[in-house]
Amino acid sequence: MPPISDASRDFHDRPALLEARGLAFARNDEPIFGPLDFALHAGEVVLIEGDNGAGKSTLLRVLSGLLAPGSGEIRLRGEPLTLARLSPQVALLSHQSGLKHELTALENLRFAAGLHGQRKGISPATALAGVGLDGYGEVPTRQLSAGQKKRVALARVLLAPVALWLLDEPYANLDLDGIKLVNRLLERHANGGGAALITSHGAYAYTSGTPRRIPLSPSRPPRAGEGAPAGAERGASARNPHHPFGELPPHAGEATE
Ligand SMILES: Nc1ncnc2c1ncn2[C@@H]1O[C@H](COP(=O)(O)OP(=O)(O)OP(=O)(O)O)[C@@H](O)[C@H]1O
Repeated sequence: MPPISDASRDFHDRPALLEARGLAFARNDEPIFGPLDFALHAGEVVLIEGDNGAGKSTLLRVLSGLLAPGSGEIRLRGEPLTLARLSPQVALLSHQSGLKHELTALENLRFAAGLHGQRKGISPATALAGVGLDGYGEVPTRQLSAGQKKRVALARVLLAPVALWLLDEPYANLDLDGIKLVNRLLERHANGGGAALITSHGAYAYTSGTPRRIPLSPSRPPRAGEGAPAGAERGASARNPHHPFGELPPHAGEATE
């Protein structure tokens, strides 16, 4: 299989779908990442690389509008964007599935489509079939395995009417067929003019050649006495107060598990 990022060639004459300029994030004055400068063009899949704790998830949370950057600028299609405008235009797959476990798989997708709309030509049912879960629509999400939940979360990304995918460890919990499925979805999305930033600790490199990479340096552990006040969520002061869903990114639903 050719590198997924090859699909970017035809789209490089267009403005970058996403651009970060001097983008940096810190907690309690401790740098987590940056300053970073990079561009993501339509048609590209780019791998964010770094050891555990390097700041990959944090970067995706900043780019999704869940956290406000400490400094720097994010541009979408060449336009400087406020976080309030950026967040509804990206689909974030995070470590938490964001699924409501009391709802069935289909109900979760219908709920997401009702909130955010759905991509033309795709429905909750076809999105579910597209991730290999045909026949699981009426199963309560709590009864699904970890890999099946990951597939439902991927179906929600598939359904979202957005060009920009931010996928944090999209291969985690997936079997080999699931890993190939993610690569097929990424390839199709990129070939259709979308783009994706992904993190992965291995499966991507194993299955997909050599994508362009954004390296993040490891951060150091907090010193004794550092950190958030007792009872407070660390980093909470950096949350985006303008986010339409408060702490929830539109396609992640981080707090629903
Ligand atoms: N809610 C939080 N409050 C305070 N510090 C945090 C919080 N979440 C993450 N961190 C710290 O921020 C740094 C970056 O974490 P992050 O989750 O972005 O790393 P990562 O590169 O995604 O790691 P991994 O590969 O393990 O998933 C780490 O040092 C971590 O301890």
